[in-house]
Amino acid sequence: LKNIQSTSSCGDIDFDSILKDYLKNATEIDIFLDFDGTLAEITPHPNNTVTTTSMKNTLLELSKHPEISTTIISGRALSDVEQKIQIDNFTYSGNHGFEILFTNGSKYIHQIPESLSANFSKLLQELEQKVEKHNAWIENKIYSLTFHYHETPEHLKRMLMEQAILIVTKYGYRANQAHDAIEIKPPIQWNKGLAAEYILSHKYDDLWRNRKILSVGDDRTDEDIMKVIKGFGLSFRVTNHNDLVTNADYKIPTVECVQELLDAINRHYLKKQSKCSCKN
Ligand SMILES: O=P(O)(O)OC[C@H]1O[C@H](O[C@H]2O[C@H](CO)[C@@H](O)[C@H](O)[C@H]2O)[C@H](O)[C@@H](O)[C@@H]1O
Repeated sequence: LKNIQSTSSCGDIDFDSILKDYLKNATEIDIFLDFDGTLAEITPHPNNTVTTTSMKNTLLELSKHPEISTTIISGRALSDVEQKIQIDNFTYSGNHGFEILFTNGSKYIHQIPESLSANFSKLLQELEQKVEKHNAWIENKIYSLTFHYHETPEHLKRMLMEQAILIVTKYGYRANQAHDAIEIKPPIQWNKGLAAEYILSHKYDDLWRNRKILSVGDDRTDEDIMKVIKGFGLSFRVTNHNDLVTNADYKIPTVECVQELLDAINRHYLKKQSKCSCKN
């Protein structure tokens, strides 16, 4: 495993040669991209998150190559992440994989048992009553919740976070640490990794394991995809922490580096295209 410990820039990672090597005998690729912290910088409030114009153009270019199938897979609600990207030809998955929208318009919703969904509104209500204070708030995504305390005074964060976790576990839900937030999910065996497997088998049946698959993400929920493709896929974890343990093949430090990687993919396919048209 070539786990490059990158420093402050991505200059020492040669995306072109990594891709040339990985794609040497392949024509097609499936790409899974996380949204927050991967395609867009983390901001104090999720409503203020935007992809830069140049990132948007890079994504648009990706969408034009028929050999590339791209999925945006996010913890946000499906409608939210779709609205943030707004590019046709992409598969979108929201709520950490609980919602999937395929390019042909068909939708998959991973079922949550009645006994758990009955607790959801009680959990939401208690969180709203007890921890929505000091600028902390709950994002209701219908299938999961996020407790945000990015804008809470530093000295109150821990107390509020611990209180929220107690409430979440009381109702039998799972609480996972995120960027100044707690991701709250039903305790069922479903995650971005299983959703990625579902998407790939939906498209290619069992043949998906022979395909070239690339994933990029910045947090623990993205590691589930990296685990699934470990050994035959190509994955990149966006992180500044050199000592972070990851399933990814490479660590890259910034959203700008993600764009460099995606630009390199576009270059790779443009080159292939021009070689083909020269031959014809
Ligand atoms: O899977 P992702 O696309 O990375 O989504 C994860 C969560 O992203 C959002 O929250 C995070 O980003 C916000 C905007 O930068 C930031 O304010 C917050 O602190 C982060 O936790 C989103 O609001 C969540 O619903 C997603 O689950």
